[in-house]
Amino acid sequence: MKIKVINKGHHSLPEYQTVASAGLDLRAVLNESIILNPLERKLIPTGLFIELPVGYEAQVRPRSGLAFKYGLTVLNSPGTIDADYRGEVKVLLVNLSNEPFEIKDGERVAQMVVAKHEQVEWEAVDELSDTDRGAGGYGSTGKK
Ligand SMILES: O=c1ccn([C@H]2C[C@H](O)[C@@H](COP(=O)(O)OP(=O)(O)OP(=O)(O)O)O2)c(=O)[nH]1
Repeated sequence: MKIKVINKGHHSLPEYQTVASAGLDLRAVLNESIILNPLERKLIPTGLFIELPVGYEAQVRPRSGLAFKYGLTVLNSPGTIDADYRGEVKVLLVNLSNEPFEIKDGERVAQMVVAKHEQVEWEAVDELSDTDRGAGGYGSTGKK
């Protein structure tokens, strides 16, 4: 599918890394490197402005490598980009490690997955159908 995009940054448009990748890596657009101290959070600009078709959203998700190696993750993961949003796509990064992390211009800080979604209409009822699970959750199906 095609998505309209304005790229106000100085990096090329995000690309899928392999033919079957789900996520488009998002690069930080920065005039100079910034430091993210332990437990600090910052909104990172991407320079991208997109127009999703109604019925689609984009999810801003962490990159597992950054999370594993440096404790860097997306605080509001998955961030939700609504189809009617016309502002800049930003990444809310948080440093969950004990070490400061330097974010450089062009660094791939997160990935964006475009997905279909529904908008529901509520049907208010007094009862829901019976199931084997019922109200069980939070580990109700086993010891672990
Ligand atoms: O990681 C994110 C999450 C959101 N947004 C943008 C796109 C989204 O459409 C808009 C609003 O996001 P959200 O609905 O999560 O924000 P909110 O806290 O509910 O505020 P609002 O009242 O603006 O909806 O902010 C981003 O750029 N990055």
